[in-house]
Amino acid sequence: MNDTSETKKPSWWRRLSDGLKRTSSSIGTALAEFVSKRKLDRAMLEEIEDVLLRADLGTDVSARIAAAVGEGRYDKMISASDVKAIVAAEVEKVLAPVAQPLVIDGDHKPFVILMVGVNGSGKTTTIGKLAARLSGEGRKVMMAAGDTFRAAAIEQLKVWGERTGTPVVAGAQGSDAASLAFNALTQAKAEGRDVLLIDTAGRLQNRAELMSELEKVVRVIRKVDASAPHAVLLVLDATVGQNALSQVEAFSRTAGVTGLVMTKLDGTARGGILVALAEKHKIPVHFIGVGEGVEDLSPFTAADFAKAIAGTDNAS
Ligand SMILES: Nc1nc2c(ncn2[C@@H]2O[C@H](COP(=O)(O)OP(=O)(O)OP(=O)(O)O)[C@@H](O)[C@H]2O)c(=O)[nH]1
Repeated sequence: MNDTSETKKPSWWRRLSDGLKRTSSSIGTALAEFVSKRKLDRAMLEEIEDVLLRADLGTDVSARIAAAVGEGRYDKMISASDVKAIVAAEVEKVLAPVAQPLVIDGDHKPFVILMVGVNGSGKTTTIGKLAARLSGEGRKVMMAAGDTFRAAAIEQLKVWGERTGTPVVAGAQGSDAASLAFNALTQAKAEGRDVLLIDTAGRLQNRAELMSELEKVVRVIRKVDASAPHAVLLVLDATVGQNALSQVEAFSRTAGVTGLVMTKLDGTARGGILVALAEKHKIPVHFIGVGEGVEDLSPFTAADFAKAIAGTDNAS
């Protein structure tokens, strides 16, 4: 009869809230040190703002939340859970416009997804997780090991291919990424694949070279399908903090990013970076990674993320 017991809660909520625990508990612990110990005043609002800044929510959002907490509450006692509820509500407002599912329309066969991002962002792992998700939805998926620079990336993708039963088009290390993408798209088309996921190199050492390689990949796949790529997903590692903002700028300029995936939110106490990013760039966020397992890539939803980061319980 106990439908609301912990065990009955959806496991995705558990994964999300566990994944964001480092951020939510650092906010919660910091708030508990001063909130509810005295009446609310300007100094307390500044302290609240600082706590949020330390979680990387960004100056604008942090100031807005502090102002919302202050509204009508001066000289009154306030609890940490009151503050958390306001954090969740304000964060949800920022995230709601960017929380958009990745729509794979049937008009393109295959629907070509170019995956971009710097080395180590979790790009290859995310492609594997996406392949698992999309084929689990009944789509015929193919992957292209377009990070031809690193043998390990090619091998890693092949492992994901075996794990998910998805064919991987790969060349030798050092082979031309654009021609590999061309071949993969030609093959995916011939085989009637629904989705082609293309991995790309992410060397940051030479940004100009990296960006021109990306442009070349796009140019070449357009020879097979003039409308491709149909999505360009930028994979961002949450643990790099503010650096994520400049990565969005760089990749948006050259690769025409259409959506974001943020990984490793479980590895940082500063998961608020996603909120700062939503506020600043307003690019759709499709998925978030909260762990290394295949099921740890979840579609991004504003209300759940907001509650998980604020450390309030999930009412649903
Ligand atoms: N904790 C955690 N680890 C993750 C997540 N996503 C990816 N990783 C790990 O991050 C590491 C780097 O991931 P890769 O997929 O190799 O990164 P990449 O961007 O493809 O890097 P290169 O292959 O070097 O280009 C791996 O050990 C992954 O298991 C996540 O959401 N949470």
